[in-house]
Amino acid sequence: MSEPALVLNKIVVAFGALKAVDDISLTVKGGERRAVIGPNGAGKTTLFNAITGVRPPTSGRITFEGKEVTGKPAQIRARMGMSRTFQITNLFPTMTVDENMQLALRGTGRGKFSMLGSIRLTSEEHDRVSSALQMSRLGERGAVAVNELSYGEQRQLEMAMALVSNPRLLLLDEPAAGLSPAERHMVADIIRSLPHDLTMVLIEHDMELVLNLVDKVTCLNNGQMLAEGSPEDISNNQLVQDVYLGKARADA
Ligand SMILES: Nc1ncnc2c1ncn2[C@@H]1O[C@H](COP(=O)(O)OP(=O)(O)OP(=O)(O)O)[C@@H](O)[C@H]1O
Repeated sequence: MSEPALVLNKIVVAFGALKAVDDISLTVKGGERRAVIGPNGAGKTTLFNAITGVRPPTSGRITFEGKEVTGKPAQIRARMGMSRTFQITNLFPTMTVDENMQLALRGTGRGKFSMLGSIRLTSEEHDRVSSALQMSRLGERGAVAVNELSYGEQRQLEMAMALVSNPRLLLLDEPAAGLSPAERHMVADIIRSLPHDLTMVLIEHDMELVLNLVDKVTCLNNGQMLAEGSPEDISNNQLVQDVYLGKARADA
């Protein structure tokens, strides 16, 4: 598995005079797990939005499995095999886990997204839902209403909803944000046990969390690439330590 899954070539995202993402190029190989880290305001979310199609870049080129996706809307990217975590605000709180999964499946699949009537799943779709729930450790929670899940379980459900389309590239946006230490541990465990041929790009604020989870780390600062390398290289990198320590001092 060495063919590039995702290539970003000179990506710039500007808001007026501010370049939130400033000339970022990176290549993620098939099956690789990549973390994009950086302090507040580094440009992580903006880069994530460019990759997922929420906000196309001002300039630069994005290719997925050799096909250009730069200006393509998020739904087209999803059909091509890219999937992202939905925010909790996209969950339907009074519906069950299973019902939310069915809507996610129909939202990303070829069938029409429909709130009318019950959704009858094919046996293949049923298997996909149960496999995504198992992978996200929610296998026993299908009949529970979302508003009865813990916050951590809701984050797990976001992940299950992103997995149900059988993606080849999974994009995770701060999957452990706001979680307790035990819940973070669980999310890290889930990510670690996802299939190894699934390419993953994980945007994360917390450097510690990603270091044991990924093959390679890209560190952004002020929209620019500060460093790229193995988790070990990154944790020993003086520039990276300086921006994180500098941020910690500024917050103190
Ligand atoms: N819609 C927008 N309009 C104007 N400026 C924006 C917009 N979105 C982000 N920015 C600015 O772009 C820069 C990068 O923001 P971004 O949210 O991508 O950083 P981040 O690394 O995700 O930070 P955090 O860890 O705090 O989420 C910041 O200076 C931010 O204020």
